[in-house]
Order: sequence, then C-alpha cells, then structure tokens
Amino acid sequence: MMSQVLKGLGALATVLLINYVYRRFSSPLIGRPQPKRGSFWITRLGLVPPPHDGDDMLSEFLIEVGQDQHQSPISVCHSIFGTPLVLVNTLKGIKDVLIDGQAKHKTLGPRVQRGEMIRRIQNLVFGGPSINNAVGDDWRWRRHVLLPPFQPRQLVPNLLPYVAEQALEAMSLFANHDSNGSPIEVDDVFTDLTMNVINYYLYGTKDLNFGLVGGRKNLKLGLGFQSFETWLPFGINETSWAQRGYRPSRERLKDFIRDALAIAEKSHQDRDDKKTYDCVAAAALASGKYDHDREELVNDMLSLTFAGYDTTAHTLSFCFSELARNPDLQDRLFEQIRQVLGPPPVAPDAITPEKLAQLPLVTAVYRETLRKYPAVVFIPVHVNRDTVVDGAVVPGGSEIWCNIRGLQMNPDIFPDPEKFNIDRWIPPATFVPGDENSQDDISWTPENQHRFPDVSFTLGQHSCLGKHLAILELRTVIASAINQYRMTLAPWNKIETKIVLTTKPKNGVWVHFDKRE
Ligand code: HEM
Repeated sequence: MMSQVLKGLGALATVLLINYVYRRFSSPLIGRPQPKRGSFWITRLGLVPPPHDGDDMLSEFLIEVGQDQHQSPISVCHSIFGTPLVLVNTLKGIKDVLIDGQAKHKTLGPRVQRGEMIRRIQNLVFGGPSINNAVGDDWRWRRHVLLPPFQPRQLVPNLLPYVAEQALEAMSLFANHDSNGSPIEVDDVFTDLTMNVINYYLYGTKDLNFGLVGGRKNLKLGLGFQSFETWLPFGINETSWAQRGYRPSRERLKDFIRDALAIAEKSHQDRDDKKTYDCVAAAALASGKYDHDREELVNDMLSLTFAGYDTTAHTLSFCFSELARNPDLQDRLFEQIRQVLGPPPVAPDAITPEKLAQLPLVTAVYRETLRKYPAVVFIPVHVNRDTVVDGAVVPGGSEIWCNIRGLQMNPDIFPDPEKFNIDRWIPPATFVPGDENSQDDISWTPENQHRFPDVSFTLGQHSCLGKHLAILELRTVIASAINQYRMTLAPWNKIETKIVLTTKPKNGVWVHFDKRE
C-alpha cells in the first residue's frame, strides 16, 4: 500500500516537473529578468502573500522590482506549475495591458481579462457573480447599468450635500479632541464616514436596518477569505468547511442588503418624479436587468459596499498623515482653501462643485497621496492569448501583475519618490487644459508630470467605477479639515503600510487637531 502511494506521488512529481520544464523553457519569456528575491508565495505560487504583522513584504517586493532598471519593462516569475507571473513595470506596458489588452475584440474577445485567482476568490467571497468578478458580457451589462449613477452628472447633485454633511460631522469629532488635547485615530473616523456615504448612495436613505448586522460597524465581511482554507486548490476552497469563516457573516450582510433594496424600491415608488434616480439601487432596479434574479443585484450591492469604503478611507488617512507632518504644506493649502470656502462655520450646502473645482492644490494633494500610497498596489490580469507588452510577447495562459506600486516609486519617473511632493501634480502656468497630445513616448519631466495618468484608479474598461465618488469625498474632507484646523502627528505614531487587500495604515494615523483662528 505504502509503496503504491509513493509510486503515485513519484508519478505526480514527474508530471509536474515535465510540465514545469516544458512551460518554462518553451516560453517566449525565456531570458527575461527574474525578480532577485521575493516571498515564496509570489515567486513560486504567483499568489499574494497572506497579511501578517511583520513588514509589508508585498510593497517592498513591488517597489524593488519597479526601481530596478534591469527589470524594465517586465520581469518574470514561474509558479511551481510552470505558469508565468509577469510583472509589468512601465507605463507603456501597463497601458498595453489595461487599455489595448482589455479592449473589446469583435470575434476573439479581449486579449486579457481579470486575474484568474482574484476572480475565483471574489466569486467565492461574494457568493456568486458581481461587477467585481464577472468577465465578458456578464460584466459588461453590469457596468452599463451601474456606471451612470457614478458619473459626475448624477453623482454630484445627489451626493455632495450628504458628503459635506458627513465631513462636518467628522470636523465636530476633531473639535472634541481639540478641546481635550488628545490625538484621534483618523482611519476609524474616515472608515465610518465612507461607509455612511456609500450606504446612503446605494439605497438613498439614512434609515437602514443596521440592526440586522448588529450595527453599522459590522458592515464588513471580515477577512475569513484571506484564511489559508480559501486558497486551497481543486475546489476544496468551495466546500462549506473552507467557507465556514465568512459564510455566516456574508449571509447576514446579504439579509441587510435585501432589506435595504426593499426600502429603496418603496421610496422610489413613492416619489413623484420616477424618471430620475436618487440612488444606485433605484437606477439598477429600473433598468430591469436584475428582474431575472434579484440575488445578482444583492451581489453587486455587496461588491459596491466593499469597493466603496476602505480604499477612500485609507487614502484620506495617509493624506492626513503626510499633511500632519508638513505644517508649511498645510499653510499653503489653507491660503487657497480659506479664500474659496471662507471662514467656518461653512454650511454643507455652501460647499459646491464650483468651489471644489477652484482648489487645484487639494487635487495635487490627493494625487500625490495616491502615488505614494496606492490603495491597490497591483492590477492582476489573466492573458487569454499572446499579447505584446511594451515590446515583450507574453503568452496566453500567463498571469500579469501591473505593478502600480513599483511604477509610482520609480525614481526615473518620480524623482525622490519617498518625498511627498505635491508640485509634481501642478501644471505650469503655460499649460493649456485640453492640450493633451499622445503621451506614449513621453519621458516625464517636472514640466509635464501633471499629465501622468491616474493609474491608481487603473486604466481601460475596468477603470474604477467609483473614481468620481472617491474624489468627491477626498476633496470635500481635505478642504473642510484644512480650512478649520492645524494638524500634527502624534510623535510616537509610525506610519507604515500593511496590505489587507487594500493598502492600509498598519499602526493607524493619530492626529492632534488645533483650531485655526
Ligand atoms: C481612493 C479610492 C479608490 C481607489 C484608489 C480605487 C481603485 C480601484 C482600482 C485600482 C480598481 C481596479 C481593481 C482591479 O482591476 O483589480 C478599482 C475597481 C473598482 N472600483 Fe475602485 N477605487 C477607489 C474607490 C472606489 C469607490 C468609492 C467605489 C464605489 C463603489 C469603487 C468601486 C469600484 C468598482 C465597482 C470596481 C470594479 C470596476 C470594474 O471592474 O468594472 N472604487 N478601483
């Protein structure tokens, strides 16, 4: 018996070895540079290392690869199954993948699609297809239905008053801490704020049954899906045993969403004007696209909830961590903001899109934050058929990681990348808006840096659906805070990143607020 098992294992190992040697050495990627080091998870399995309390290994790895000129435009790891994992480290390469590669092709379908592993994991987590894990036509109709409410024309009038109201609430929390002299952990404040905003906009009301999930704070999935069991192959991760960590909480979340959808539907029916929509759920229901199966809408709402809060909250926190260490920058921003918004108290309805548009320094601040702390550090993509990436042929069947973190910390593009320098994003006085030539051959200089695309929100067909919502929140909160307060970072607070799906501040961000005159 024992010898048969050993024989079987030996045969399996031989098959794996032949497969590995064949895939590795017949690949057009042969001879391409390999990352010098990196965790076993990345270089041997092509997987994201599970989060742990030590260093941010994933960021360090991506930055090192991005900063190494020899690994430009791509570098390659091979998993033990011989599948190439290709890191794309140049803007040209990333555009080839995300813009050209994801473009619709009449007969053959797009050259690349969402990364295979992330797709499976997300499918598992959300308990079915959704905007975040579907591909092809199944993704396209969802995008078509869900995008319009997130475009500025619908988004801003529906949501800016509520965002401004939420910003004002955060300011009063800061005022309490100002008076008792203690620092406040802003990542928690911003997580509540962004969670309130996305829920309000999804369902169009503040009166949701948060009791169904045991309180607003529990509107998170928990990270059971990052557990070891979720990563097990051969469908083991689909078993009830593997999902036991997060299935119960997902079901409670879905109960909450079913209830919230019913509330949104009823309030839309009660409206006089049924042709316009004040929330995402109303627009989605009216499209009729979910009539065949309401559970598909539940999955999409769950996806939007998760995509819509922590990315923006952590970006705000990193932004405040930089501002709090840079009083001169605060004063520079303050001058512009005070001129536009006037002295506090600023009523929520006095914050208008026109005023926010007059704050280019605020734009530069959030762009520099997203450069230095991109919420999503790489974009995983699966290659359907051979694709040319900045001159290199990447064979079908490979996985690609577009290395956003490495690109944005590349000193050839962003000199002195560790420095938080908002001037990178400020157009020179001679700049004429709309004068955007093709940027493909551009080499980046301080004069044209502001034209570098917003890769942190990713490019192409799958670009971030909530980009305008995130920017609305970022602008409103940064402007409101700087208009009222001076900030300093608690001296013991070390700012470090940790990746738990998105980049978060590992030790939180503890800020002292001091009211301006
Ligand atoms: C600073 C804030 C944010 C950043 C940096 C960000 C970044 C990104 C990135 C990089 C992706 C692509 C992920 C991938 O392809 O693997 C993405 C996709 C997406 N984001 Fe965001 N995001 C932010 C905020 C939001 C918000 C507020 C929402 C609101 C609902 C949202 C909804 C989505 C959705 C639905 C997708 C999938 C789009 C598709 O595949 O069609 N995001 N985002």
